[in-house]
Amino acid sequence: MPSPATQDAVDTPAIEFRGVVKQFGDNTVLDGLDFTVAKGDRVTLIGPSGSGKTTILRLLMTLEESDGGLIFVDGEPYTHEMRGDKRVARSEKQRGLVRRRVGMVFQQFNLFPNMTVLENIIEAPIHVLGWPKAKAVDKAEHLLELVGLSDKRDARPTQLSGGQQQRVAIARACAMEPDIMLLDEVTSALDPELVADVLGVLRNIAETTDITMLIVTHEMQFAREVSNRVLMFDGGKIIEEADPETIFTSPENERTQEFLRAVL
Ligand SMILES: Nc1ncnc2c1ncn2[C@@H]1O[C@H](COP(=O)(O)OP(=O)(O)OP(=O)(O)O)[C@@H](O)[C@H]1O
Repeated sequence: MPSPATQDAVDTPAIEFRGVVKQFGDNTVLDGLDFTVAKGDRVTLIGPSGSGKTTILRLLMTLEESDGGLIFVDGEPYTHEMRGDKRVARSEKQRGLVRRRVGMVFQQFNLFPNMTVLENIIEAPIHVLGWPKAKAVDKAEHLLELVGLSDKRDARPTQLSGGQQQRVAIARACAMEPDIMLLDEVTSALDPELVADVLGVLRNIAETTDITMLIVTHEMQFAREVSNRVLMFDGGKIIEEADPETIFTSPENERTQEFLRAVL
C-alpha cells in the first residue's frame, strides 16, 4: 500500500486547467476551460480548426498568457496563483522552474541550423540545467539511439530529412527530462512515408517511459497509436472524451460524429 503522501503524489494530475480564460481581442477562445491530465497519460486533443487546441499548448509553454483561471503542473500553480481572492501573476523565476518540467515539439522542428545534431541536443541540458558536458553527451547519445539516429550525431540539420529532423527535435525535448511533453502537429510537415518513423519513436517513448504527453494532431492514426485518451474539443470546450477505440468507433456527441466523418 502506498503511504498517504505517496498516494497524494500519484493522484495529483500532471496538468490541471481550472476555469482558464484566453481572449485574443474580442475573440474569447477559452471560456473557463476545466480539464485534467493524469500523470503518465497520453492525451490527444482533436477538434475543428480554430477551436483552441494549439492555444492550450502555447499557454503551457508560457508562449501565451491566460486572461483568467489557473493552470497547475504537478499540483503547483504555474503562471498565476490565488492570494486570498486575488489572482496574481507568479514571478518569471517561479514560472521558469515549472516550465522546465514541460518539453515541446513543434510542427517545424525548430532545430538550430548552425549546430550539429549532438550540439542541438546537449545545448539546453548544459545551459538550462547546468549539466557537465560529459553527462549531457552521454544522455544525448542514449537518446540518439532511442530515435535511431546514432550515425547522424555530427550531421547538420539541413543534411537530414524532415522525419530525421523531427526525431532529433524529439530527442532534444527528452534531453531535458521533462515530466510532460507537448506535441503540436509534429507530423504535419512530413511526407507521408516519414510519418511512420516519427510515430514509432513516440510510441516507443510512450511505452517505455512514464512521461505525460499532450498531443494536438489532425492525424487520427496518431491519436489511435500513441494516446490512451482522446478529448474532443469544440468552441473552446471539451464536448466528449473517451479512449481512442471508443471515440473513433462509437462517438456519442453529434459534433464529434460530424467531425470524425469529415476527417476519417
Ligand atoms: N496570436 C493570436 N492572435 C490572434 N488570434 C489568435 C492568435 N492565436 C490564435 N488565435 C485565434 O484563436 C483561435 C484558436 O486558435 P488555435 O490555433 O488555438 O486553434 P486550433 O484548434 O489549434 O486550430 P488548428 O487546428 O487550425 O491548429 C482561432 O480563432 C485563432 O484565430
